[in-house]
Amino acid sequence: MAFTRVNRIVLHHQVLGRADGPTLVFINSLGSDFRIWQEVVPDFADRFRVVLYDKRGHGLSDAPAAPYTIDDHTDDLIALLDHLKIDKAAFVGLSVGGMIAQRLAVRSPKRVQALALCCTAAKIGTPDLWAERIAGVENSGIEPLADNVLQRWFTPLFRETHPDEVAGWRNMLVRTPAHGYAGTCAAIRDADLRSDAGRIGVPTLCVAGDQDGSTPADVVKGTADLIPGAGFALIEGAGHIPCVEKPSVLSALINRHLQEAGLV
Ligand SMILES: O=C(O)CC1=CCC(=O)O1
Repeated sequence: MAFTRVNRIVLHHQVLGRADGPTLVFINSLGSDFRIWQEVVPDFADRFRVVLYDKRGHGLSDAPAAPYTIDDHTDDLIALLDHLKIDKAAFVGLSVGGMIAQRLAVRSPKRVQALALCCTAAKIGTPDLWAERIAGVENSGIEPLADNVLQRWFTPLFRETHPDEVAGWRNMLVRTPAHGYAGTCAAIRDADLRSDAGRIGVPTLCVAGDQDGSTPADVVKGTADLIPGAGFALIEGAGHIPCVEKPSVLSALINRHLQEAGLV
């Protein structure tokens, strides 16, 4: 793993896998760090150079003062790619990570070879919902929200059968800096990428979890319908974080998409 200062903040990242392969970049969701991809990465590292990073406000990256915008997050990703001398890559974005990927595809189309947009949309939630979440976090931190968030992240079956894993992922969530979390909530609150969607010109697959309480399948499908030629896949028995709950199913979908896009 490595730390690099870009845009006046330190970003935590890791590059692994096949150094001479095509590049695959994973972008995280709200309240998570790049450990959530650990079950998925081995399915790609034999053929791809894999890049993982913690976006600002999360994980071991710096958490500058809130609020942030999706363009702040996109600027950070572009600066990290510049630093790593990556001129083009495929991107897998989860939730707000998928919003960052959508924005990148419009701002820097030459850099994007393919997109896998997981449990995400061009617009997530409502301004009121995010304002309430931000106020809660500013007043009382993440802890009081955590159990509700976990109900959206994971299905009842997973929570019942994997209590220790769920407790560990809960630790990751509540240890996110409160202002980093709130800063990214503001980015989601202010982002409406629906007018960008029609300008995405790369092979795109949108993936939904059938029990996702944050970006329900119909919302993900609605975004797929806005992106020219985008495919849509539904994972059964998955909540909002399929890379943890259904990693091999998610990997298979992404692998097939990248093959169809001609990357491997
Ligand atoms: O916290 C949630 O509800 C899940 C979520 C929404 C956007 C994101 O990145 O995660």
